[in-house]
Amino acid sequence: MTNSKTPHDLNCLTISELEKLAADRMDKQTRDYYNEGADSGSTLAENIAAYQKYRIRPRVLRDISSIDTSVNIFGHRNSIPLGVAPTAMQCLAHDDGELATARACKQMGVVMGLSSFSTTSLEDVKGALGEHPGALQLYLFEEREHSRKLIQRAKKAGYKAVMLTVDTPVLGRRNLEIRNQFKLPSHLKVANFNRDDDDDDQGVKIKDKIASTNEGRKRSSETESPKRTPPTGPITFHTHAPNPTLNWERDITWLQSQCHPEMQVWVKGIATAEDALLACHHGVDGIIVSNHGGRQLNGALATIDALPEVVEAVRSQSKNIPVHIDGGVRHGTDVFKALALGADFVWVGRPVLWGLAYKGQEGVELALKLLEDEFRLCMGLAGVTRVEDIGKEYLVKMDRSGFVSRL
Ligand SMILES: Cc1cc2nc3c(=O)[nH]c(=O)nc-3n(C[C@H](O)[C@H](O)[C@H](O)COP(=O)(O)O)c2cc1C
Ligand SMILES: CC(C)CC(=O)C(=O)O
Repeated sequence: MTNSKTPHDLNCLTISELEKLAADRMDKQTRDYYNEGADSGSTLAENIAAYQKYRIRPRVLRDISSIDTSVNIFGHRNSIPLGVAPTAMQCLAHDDGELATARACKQMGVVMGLSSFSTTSLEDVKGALGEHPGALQLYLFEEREHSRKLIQRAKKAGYKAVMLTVDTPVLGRRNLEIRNQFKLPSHLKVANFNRDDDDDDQGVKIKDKIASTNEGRKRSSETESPKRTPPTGPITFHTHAPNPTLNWERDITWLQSQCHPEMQVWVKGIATAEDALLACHHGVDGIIVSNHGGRQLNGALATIDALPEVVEAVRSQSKNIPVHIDGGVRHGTDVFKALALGADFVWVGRPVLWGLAYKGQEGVELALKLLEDEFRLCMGLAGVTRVEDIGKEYLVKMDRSGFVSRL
């Protein structure tokens, strides 16, 4: 039941072994930045642990000799219902950074999410992906011009979608990052921003345009009620990624006007039925149930526990949009459980970073291969041959006292 895309690595047969192998290959600052969650890390831990509440009800004697694990996403066939979640600054893990991830995604037939705070430009990453699909994660900046330009570049490069991250109105408190005084080493840069040659469609330098917009803001603030001043200066993730002004009415409509029809607009970071309904109401193309890998609001529900209410809300609408999930997926059985609870697709973050730190492109392929093999095995042992047949009849939920209930 294995395929021949990548050889097995006998030192590393699980994602948990990969995590340990990667830990030895990263410096402390990088390891802490990649691995930690916000505050005490309880949501990070629960994202993983919550999968244990669900157990699989296998069916037998079903001829599983031919299993198809593939699904459609962004008009392409993906080898498994799993993609690489956008994670920032991948050159911290390996010199080839996002290029290695892109090559591995292409090799494994898996869609790639690229962080807008990547250490490789979005054009170079798309070059490595070729015709293979990619989605650009977006932090919508208060200073809209930067975002507008980035969206135009993504469109031109051929990205299929933007994923607007909506769970970062402010950045979560990450104590190790604070203690380590995290900063990007001087040989690396956030490659999509702070480029001297950035200009707009009329050839006006963006930095000049922003300066004049900010001048305008200062002047109007003398006569109007006090307003926030958007961050100025070089774009860094601490200053620019969080945007406390983001809101449904103004920002989603604006983003759709910039992206459609060439690129879809998804929202990443939905955790409630109420927001899922608002997302449907505002016509987004898809939802990712996410708590940012436990890095934002500590104490938030594990994503697999938030998923059912989001799915129910979305399915109650006349237009059925896809619901994806990320956070804590470490096994093929986790992918199966998320799908059984109604997700259409899952994304993984840290396991890919661990693969990258372990062996660059080969390590990312290994991470994806382990998850693919485990998922295929799980489908076979559960008696399912097509992804669309995975439903809640294959799961039971166990409470703390061990009481088992059907879903
Ligand atoms: C080191 C790191 C950097 C991340 N950077 C981004 C980012 O730039 N944009 C974003 O929307 N999410 C970012 N995320 C969150 C991931 O997209 C994803 O939601 C999360 O990693 C999923 O959880 P998992 O790591 O348990 O799979 C980051 C996560 C990690 C661990
Ligand atoms: C704020 C980002 C640039 C990175 C991020 O989302 C993260 O570190 O979780």
